[in-house]
Amino acid sequence: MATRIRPSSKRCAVIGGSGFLGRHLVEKLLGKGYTVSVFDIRQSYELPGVTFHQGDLCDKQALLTALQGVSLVFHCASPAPASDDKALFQRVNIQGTQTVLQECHKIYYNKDRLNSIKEMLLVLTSSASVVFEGTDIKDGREDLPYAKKPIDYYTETKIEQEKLVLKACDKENGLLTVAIRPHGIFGPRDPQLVPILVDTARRGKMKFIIGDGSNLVDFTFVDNVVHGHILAAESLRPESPICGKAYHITNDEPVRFWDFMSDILVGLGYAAPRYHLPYTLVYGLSLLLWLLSLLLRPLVAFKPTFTPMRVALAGTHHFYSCSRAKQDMGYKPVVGLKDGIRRTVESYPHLRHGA
Ligand SMILES: NC(=O)c1ccc[n+]([C@@H]2O[C@H](COP(=O)([O-])OP(=O)(O)OC[C@H]3O[C@@H](n4cnc5c(N)ncnc54)[C@H](O)[C@@H]3O)[C@@H](O)[C@H]2O)c1
Ligand SMILES: CC(C)CCC[C@@H](C)[C@H]1CC[C@H]2C3=C(CC[C@]12C)[C@@]1(C)CC[C@H](O)[C@@](C)(C(=O)O)[C@@H]1CC3
Repeated sequence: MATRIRPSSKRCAVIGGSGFLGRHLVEKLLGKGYTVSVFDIRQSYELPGVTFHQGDLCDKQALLTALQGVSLVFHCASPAPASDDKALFQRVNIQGTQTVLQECHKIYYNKDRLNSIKEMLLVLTSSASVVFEGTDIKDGREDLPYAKKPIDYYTETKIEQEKLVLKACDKENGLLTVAIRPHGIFGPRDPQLVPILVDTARRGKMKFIIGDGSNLVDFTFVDNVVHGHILAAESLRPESPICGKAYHITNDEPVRFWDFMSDILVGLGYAAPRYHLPYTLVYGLSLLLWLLSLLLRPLVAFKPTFTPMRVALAGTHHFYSCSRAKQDMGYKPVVGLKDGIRRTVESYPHLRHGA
């Protein structure tokens, strides 16, 4: 049987702590004097002050062991959005999140209440994409309705996940929850945005701008997302207005999608895209390719670069207001966009042109 550990307000768990955001969060928490229990299906690093628990979110016993002695849980595990595996998204994002909620309750209601926990706090990493349907969003607030036609399985299950977590917030029964909705996270060690962009450029496919290039988008430096999560955790009290609510966390500096891409590409020594293609044409083609990849899946496996989701993200406005986070938890970005881009570019010497 697992040994019981007395809870401390400076002890917390990060589910998905081996990932891009998770690891940045863990490092910041350590710097703030927390000890951290990481729960993840893989272990990607070692750090003093961190205990690793390798396991699947849906494994109740493994999760319960990792959460022992903890009264603050960050849940930022998810399959990669690029995977098109509906069953995997449902299992991890929905079933896995139900397991997290059940285990949080279990710890709170521990029979002998040895833990004497006042409240269990759960901070979920959701996504601003829960309201995105592929059409323009300008200065979107948290009261926008969830997407009725989510653009992919990732978004569909992130919506269900967020609903589950916010609904579970129950002050009487000691479970306090909040959801952070970041958008377009970038920074050192990001496995998606910069690597996919560079790969596309190396294959000669980053010559074109989809649409007229004027669409404004939020890209959020990872330190700001971490800051938003920690502020939320430290503001989460029964009397706080943030209980059971969702919060956009962005850089608060919407930028032209294609200017941001060009800054990263040029910073790494690649040419910026120059030629324009009509948005509807590229979106239509991406839909056709996606359908084709589904039909041919039993025979050949191919993954189109320009998926309908990526094309929609590249050709529409999608930026969000974070005034609710400013008002309720005093949020303010800690790293500006220009500085974030510079730090990101410097962190990828191996992806430079010619490297
Ligand atoms: N990257 C972005 O731009 C972005 C934007 C908005 C929201 N988010 C959200 O932020 C969170 C973190 O994303 P990230 O970019 O760091 O992704 P990531 O892939 O780097 O990290 C996710 C982690 O979850 C772990 N994981 C996956 N399935 C698991 C399972 N069954 N059990 C235990 N662990 C599991 C993975 O091993 C990985 O370490 C996710 O919830 C994602 O939806 C990301
Ligand atoms: C057209 C080109 C091939 C574009 C290449 C860059 C592309 C890989 C990124 C640009 C916007 C990024 C993004 C996500 C993944 C990587 C991009 C498509 C995102 C889908 C990852 C999951 C998040 O939750 C997200 C939906 C969000 O809300 O932040 C991301 C949106 C932006």
